[in-house]
Amino acid sequence: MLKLHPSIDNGFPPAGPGFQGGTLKCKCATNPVTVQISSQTAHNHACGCTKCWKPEGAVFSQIAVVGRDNVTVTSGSERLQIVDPSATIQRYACRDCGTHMYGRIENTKHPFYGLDFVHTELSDETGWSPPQFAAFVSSVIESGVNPERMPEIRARLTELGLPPYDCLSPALMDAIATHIAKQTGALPA
Ligand SMILES: N[C@@H](CCC(=O)N[C@@H](CSCO)C(=O)NCC(=O)O)C(=O)O
Ligand SMILES: [Zn+2]
Ligand SMILES: [Zn+2]
Repeated sequence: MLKLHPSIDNGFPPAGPGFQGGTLKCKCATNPVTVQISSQTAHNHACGCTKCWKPEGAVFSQIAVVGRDNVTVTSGSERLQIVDPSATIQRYACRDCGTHMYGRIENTKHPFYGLDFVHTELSDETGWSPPQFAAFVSSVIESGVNPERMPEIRARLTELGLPPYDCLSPALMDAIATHIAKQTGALPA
């Protein structure tokens, strides 16, 4: 069976009613970096882009957003470093194991400003919002996936209930465009 991501390949449970977050842990066997998330996440998705962190052997990452005020580094903050300071999303990774603990947008004009990006499979808790779609699917080729495998990959994502898109989902792309149109004046603010 085609393997895309360990938290996705066997299906995924629905969100837990009233779920209020949990603790993300990096992959270090001792003294892991920990990050407390104090709410449910939104817009969870599989992402095929080269920038999002993927567990060993995975073709896709799994990534969701949460309000930045609900993200607190609870241990090991001195071991976090920004992967690419020039990226829109500043991804804070454990310098020892490389796991991305959260990604933050500092540009206040960005449509997603105020939201951090997190990988909820780093938590032992169950009840997180499940993935809803697959984004940047064609980008897996940039990581070395044979382009001939794309029909099979898109078919499997569809079978899993994750509609495959080559950017974000239509709803998120519409939200981004609406935000920009209000900034430029093309739509009333
Ligand atoms: N083909 C590129 C795409 C990279 C990309 O644009 N990634 C998106 C989605 S990340 C989470 O869904 C993005 O918004 N990136 C901003 C950033 O990474 O700062 C590739 O694969 O590298
Ligand atoms: Zn680590
Ligand atoms: Zn990504």
